[in-house]
Amino acid sequence: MTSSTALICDTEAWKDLKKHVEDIKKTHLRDLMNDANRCESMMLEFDGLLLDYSRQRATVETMNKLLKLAKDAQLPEKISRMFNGEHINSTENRSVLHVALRAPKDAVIMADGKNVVPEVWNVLDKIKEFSEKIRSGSWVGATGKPLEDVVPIGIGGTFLGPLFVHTAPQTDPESVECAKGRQLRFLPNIDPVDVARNIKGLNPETTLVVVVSKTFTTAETMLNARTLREWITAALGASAVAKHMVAVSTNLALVEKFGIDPNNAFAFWDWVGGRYSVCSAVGVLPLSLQYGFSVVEKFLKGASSIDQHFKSTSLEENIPVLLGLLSVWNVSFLGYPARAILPYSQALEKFAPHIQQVSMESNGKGVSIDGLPLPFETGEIDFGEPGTNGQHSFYQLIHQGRVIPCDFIGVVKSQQPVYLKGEIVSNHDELMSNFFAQPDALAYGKTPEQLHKENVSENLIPHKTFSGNRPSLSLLLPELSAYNVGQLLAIYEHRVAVQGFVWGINSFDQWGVELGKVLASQVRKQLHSSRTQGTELDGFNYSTTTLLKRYLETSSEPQM
Ligand SMILES: O=P(O)(O)OC[C@H]1O[C@](O)(CO)[C@@H](O)[C@@H]1O
Repeated sequence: MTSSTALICDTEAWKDLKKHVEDIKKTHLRDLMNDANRCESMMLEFDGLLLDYSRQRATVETMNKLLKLAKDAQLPEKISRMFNGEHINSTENRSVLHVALRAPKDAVIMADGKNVVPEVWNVLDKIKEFSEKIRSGSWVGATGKPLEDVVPIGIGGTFLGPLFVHTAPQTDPESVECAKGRQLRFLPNIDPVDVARNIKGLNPETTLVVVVSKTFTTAETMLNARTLREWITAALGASAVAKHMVAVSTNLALVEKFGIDPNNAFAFWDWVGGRYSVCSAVGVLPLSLQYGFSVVEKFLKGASSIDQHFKSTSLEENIPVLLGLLSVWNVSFLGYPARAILPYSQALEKFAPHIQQVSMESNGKGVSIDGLPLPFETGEIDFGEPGTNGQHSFYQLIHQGRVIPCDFIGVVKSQQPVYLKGEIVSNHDELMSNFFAQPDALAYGKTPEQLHKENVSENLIPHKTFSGNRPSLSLLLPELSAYNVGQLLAIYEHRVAVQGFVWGINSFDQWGVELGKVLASQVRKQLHSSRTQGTELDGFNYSTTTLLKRYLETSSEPQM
């Protein structure tokens, strides 16, 4: 058991795991995988999902030691404190209650002495009503036309989560029907190219802009909001803002100051982190406008199902807990800092970019939650691409170069089945053949002895040898419905929290993004004064000065 200020690496459980690494180094997955009892004990089902973590470089003993580490880290207590609304985001003095966003209407989740679920559902009901007005055409634009196209403006978690959840149903037959005749285009980047790409072919008369920002101060989002306000007012007049712009924010004062009617603003709360906000109006509003609230409600229910599992299931049967502990094992003990997220579904192509932010902005920290410097690395370097695309991109490295633990995510039922006459398998079976084969290729590898038996020429044997022993896990979803997408989201959100709880860091603040913003504002001031008053460059090092000089001398940006 650790005191509140001790570091997890000072615990007996941590030291025991460090010693245990030597035991694991003597094993190879090609042997571990032959132990059916071990493999059976490392497979888990819940609510239609099947998790297989038997290809992790771990034994039953490893798992027991990791569970001991979890207890020493007070993991059960920290999970409870999160669900109980305690201010576990201590540096910002906030609760962490994204689970409340998808709680059933009759649930009770307290924050600062108040049940927050009623206000969550007030917003959800408002979104339902508003999205029905827009989709039915009873709310029309300034020229009386229905608003068929929606442009949410937002960046970071305000963008990546909604984009992931928007991408998955685009090929789901039920959702496709619901979205007929509508477009949803996310605008995150301040790069004017992103604006051009996202308004291309859109008509201000039939477009609704949703300004999404928790703080309503993020520079990129607010300049993009002013850019699209200009796009709308130039075409339709200043009064058109009231019909063509709405907002999602915690900062309703700034929403009103921007010129959006607070009645057309959808609130969320300080106890929702940006990267955990997709189940708030941040994601629910744009997605309900595109697919209808009933589809989005299924997504919320899927997430809520995992929340209950996470909250109430014993650690050894708890999917997010096991995934989080295995991540800590790979990063802190086996020395594998990266992780590849490999969904064998093109509909999940935006899942890895979302989890990259959730994971790396949450756990890329250098001090403990109490501010103590950490003598060990935290956080994972997450990346990923759908299979089979990744196999033609970076799989060479993961098979024969660095060891990168992989998450393989597969779907049993394709959203879009194709089976050509004469083909030996359907297209989905072809995809899934790789989903099932790649983990074993990584685990077993191929030895020189095997290559000799295959009469591979001597000079090629070193090049065709696969060391194997490369860990992965496989998660098999029954299908990719809105409900399953919600399950997947919540599993990975809670997995990230488990890692942070064990490492003893604050996974819910993000002070690391501030310094770059401060320096950028200094450059912004310099660019402004150089362009408007010809001010000499001052206050930058030689390199930045040289770069800025070249930029200013050759730039075609308009001179004010
Ligand atoms: O929603 P806001 O306040 O505009 O913040 C946008 C994004 O910027 C961050 O605060 C930092 O990247 C993210 O956590 C957040 O999702």
